[in-house]
Amino acid sequence: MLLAALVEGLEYGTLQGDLHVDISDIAFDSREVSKGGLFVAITGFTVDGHRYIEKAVELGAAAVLVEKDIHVDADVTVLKLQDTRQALAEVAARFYGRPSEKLNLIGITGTNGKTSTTYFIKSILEQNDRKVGVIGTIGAMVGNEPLRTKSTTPTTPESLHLQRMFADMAEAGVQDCVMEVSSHALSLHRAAATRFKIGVFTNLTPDHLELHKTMEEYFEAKAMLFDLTSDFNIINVDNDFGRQLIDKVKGYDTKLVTYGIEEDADIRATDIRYEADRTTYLAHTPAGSIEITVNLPGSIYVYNSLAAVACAYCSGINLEHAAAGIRAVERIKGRLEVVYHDDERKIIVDFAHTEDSLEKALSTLRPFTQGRLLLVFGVYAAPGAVGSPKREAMGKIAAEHADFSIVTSDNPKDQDPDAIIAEVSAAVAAAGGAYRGIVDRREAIQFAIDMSEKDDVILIAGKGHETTQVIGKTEIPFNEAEIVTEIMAARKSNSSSKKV
Ligand SMILES: CC(=O)N[C@H]1[C@@H](OP(=O)(O)OP(=O)(O)OC[C@H]2O[C@@H](n3ccc(=O)[nH]c3=O)[C@H](O)[C@@H]2O)O[C@H](CO)[C@@H](O)[C@@H]1O[C@H](C)C(=O)N[C@@H](C)C(=O)N[C@H](CCC(=O)O)C(=O)O
Repeated sequence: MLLAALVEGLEYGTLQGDLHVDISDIAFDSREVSKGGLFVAITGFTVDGHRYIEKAVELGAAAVLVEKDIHVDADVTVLKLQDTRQALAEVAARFYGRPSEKLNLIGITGTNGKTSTTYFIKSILEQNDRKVGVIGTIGAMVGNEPLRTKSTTPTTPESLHLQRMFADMAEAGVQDCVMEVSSHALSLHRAAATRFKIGVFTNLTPDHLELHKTMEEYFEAKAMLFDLTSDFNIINVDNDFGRQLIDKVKGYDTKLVTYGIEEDADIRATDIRYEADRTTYLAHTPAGSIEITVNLPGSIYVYNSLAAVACAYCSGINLEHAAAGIRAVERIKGRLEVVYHDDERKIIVDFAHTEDSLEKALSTLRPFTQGRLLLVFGVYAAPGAVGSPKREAMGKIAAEHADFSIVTSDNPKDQDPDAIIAEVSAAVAAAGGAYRGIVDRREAIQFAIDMSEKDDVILIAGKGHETTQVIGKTEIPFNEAEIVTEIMAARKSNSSSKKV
């Protein structure tokens, strides 16, 4: 495709060369440049992509997009734009033929609930014999098959990868794509040049303040999704920021559909019955009412499945199929997932890593815990001054909602794990909680299991579906479901060899 067509209508200055260059591929990482490709230099958080232009040219780049005044000592075209991350999204969308417009794309944003909402919607659409793609924390897939394009980010891919994934999906005959859209992605323009048919807002509670600085900034980042939607905006009316978003989008052309339990909503849950391992409720929609069974406990999953009912309603899917789709989701990896259960104890792994989600997970488990509620948790490294308030808040929640906390490492990255644990432990103690600090997360899990007695429930919070732990710059394998299985197997073999 000609460079001229890729950049047509964008605001740019030509530093050198001309626009009649045929572009064979696009890369934002110099190591992935191929002959005749376009290299987009990004000013990163850790390094400056402009430093790698020479490398990209060596590998055969025919043109380069920059956001700084740079002379390249080679026969390549160099264009300067205001923001190359934003430009990358636009040129990638053009290069792949605007693939998001070939899909019914549903984007889900919010602090918590993105993954489970995605899975409920996927299941509903599949009940309707649709071919569905998914992009999010648990990976990018068509049906249950992983996509060939890999992402470098945990949840929402960089725009180039995202557009390539949409193109792969369209080529594979995918009709609907359900995607988690993080605030990181929105503020870094990863989802720019993408058209979402439906946008969903689950909730907003404190998180990621290392990037967004204030809750208002965090909210504005999330709200960007609703500038990209064409047909429906589905918003949780029970969340304070949800109501703020409703006011913001009221004037938009897109149809607004609200959902909730407490406030009056277009899609509303009543008659909720909580059980230890599932929840039932009546969902009321303008198309009628239906009983919903969710195979997960707690109000979080009422909200997340209700958002999926709202999506089904907006997609013209009948309510029986919506109910069947939600019922068909038996478990979601790392979401209140019971990884071990016997007559003595229950061990649950959950992704809860924010104040709000930790409190909700513990409150959900409390009514169904006959013994003690034991919590294993840590607070992940967040650069700058925002680390401490989060550590304090998480410690306080642990003290208030768990009977005993084992404070351990999450992803300490390059921060001192002992220092994080000391701060969190001090907060647990200050709020009157009983605790023990154990740096090694596996040992912490072992300790919780060893101290557990009949009818205790152990919640291992923070990492959920993740299969690694980041300590320093090293990512080590860390699969909590497997670790629990290994510990329990070792205990069984120890106790049977003692009997012999
Ligand atoms: C904080 C953040 O968002 N970082 C993302 C950002 O990294 P960065 O700006 O630090 O990149 P960098 O390493 O400084 O490199 C700058 C540029 O130089 C290029 N480069 C670098 C080296 C080289 O040899 N050649 C070269 O060209 C890089 O490809 C890049 O284009 O841009 C990179 C390229 O797109 C991303 O991979 C990276 O995601 C990192 C891995 C990450 O962990 N991001 C997390 C925080 C994130 O985005 N998470 C959200 C979910 C949040 C949630 O809700 O929980 C997500 O949507 O995934």
